[in-house]
Amino acid sequence: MTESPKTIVIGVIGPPCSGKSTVARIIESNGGVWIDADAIAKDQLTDPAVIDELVEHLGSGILSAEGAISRPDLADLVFGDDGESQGRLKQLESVIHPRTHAVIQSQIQQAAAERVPFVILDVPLLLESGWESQCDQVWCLQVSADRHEQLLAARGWDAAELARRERRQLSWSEKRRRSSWVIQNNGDVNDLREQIVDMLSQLQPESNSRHS
Ligand SMILES: CC(C)(COP(=O)(O)OP(=O)(O)OC[C@H]1O[C@@H](n2cnc3c(N)ncnc32)[C@H](O)[C@@H]1O)[C@@H](O)C(=O)NCCC(=O)NCCS
Ligand SMILES: Nc1ncnc2c1ncn2[C@@H]1O[C@H](COP(=O)(O)OP(=O)(O)OP(=O)(O)O)[C@@H](O)[C@H]1O
Repeated sequence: MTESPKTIVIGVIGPPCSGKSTVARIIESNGGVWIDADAIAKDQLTDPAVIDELVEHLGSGILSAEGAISRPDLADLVFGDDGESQGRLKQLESVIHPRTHAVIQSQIQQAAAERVPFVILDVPLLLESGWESQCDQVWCLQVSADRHEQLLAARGWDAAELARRERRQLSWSEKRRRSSWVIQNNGDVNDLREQIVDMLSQLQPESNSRHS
């Protein structure tokens, strides 16, 4: 019996709301395991120990009436353009990132042990947090300005909301420069799927035909 080929780890990057999760879902439906850092980080914010630690650093203003973390209030506190906001973001990251890192690492190990064909690392701060070294491929989403505006509007974000988060990330051009492939996402989801499935079949032909 021939052994399954080694798991290929694909990092997916790009600015907020450019299609990273959509790409991840497409790879998932082709036999990949999707590691969703935003969801893992979100989960951490419901842990009572994390809530206590954040309240200690950032004050009880981050809590809703029910005692849960208020994400919009926390976002306002950490994504401001002043030095204090930046310091608060560092504090938030110092609590969340080590925990998130451990979960991501264990999910990668589990997927590799199971020899799944692909792992998709959907980590918005992939380059900033040093995950690049664990990726066989890094793919960066590209969308036109008009298209991006439409996708953001559907999410209820304006240009200012995008800008305040992007300010705390590497620039889009740097993300593209450090990627092995730039995915054009200006068509519909079927166009996107065709590009991704074609790329997967080039990476691991036998695995892709097994799952399509
Ligand atoms: C501040 C929080 C509560 C705002 O929650 P909200 O629901 O508005 O956003 P969500 O978590 O869905 O993130 C949406 C996008 O914002 C951007 N973003 C989130 N955190 C950061 C950050 N630390 N630095 C830069 N951009 C960020 C990313 O592009 C992300 O995809 C939340 O983003 C958070 O807890 N951030 C810290 C954890 C973190 O760094 N997550 C990034 C992945 S590990
Ligand atoms: N080619 C496409 N056609 C139609 N809608 C799309 C396409 N690509 C993405 N979208 C939609 O745009 C929105 C943002 O996409 P997605 O959630 O995949 O982006 P993201 O980069 O993962 O965002 P974030 O990391 O900020 O959460 C979603 O509602 C998604 O359905």
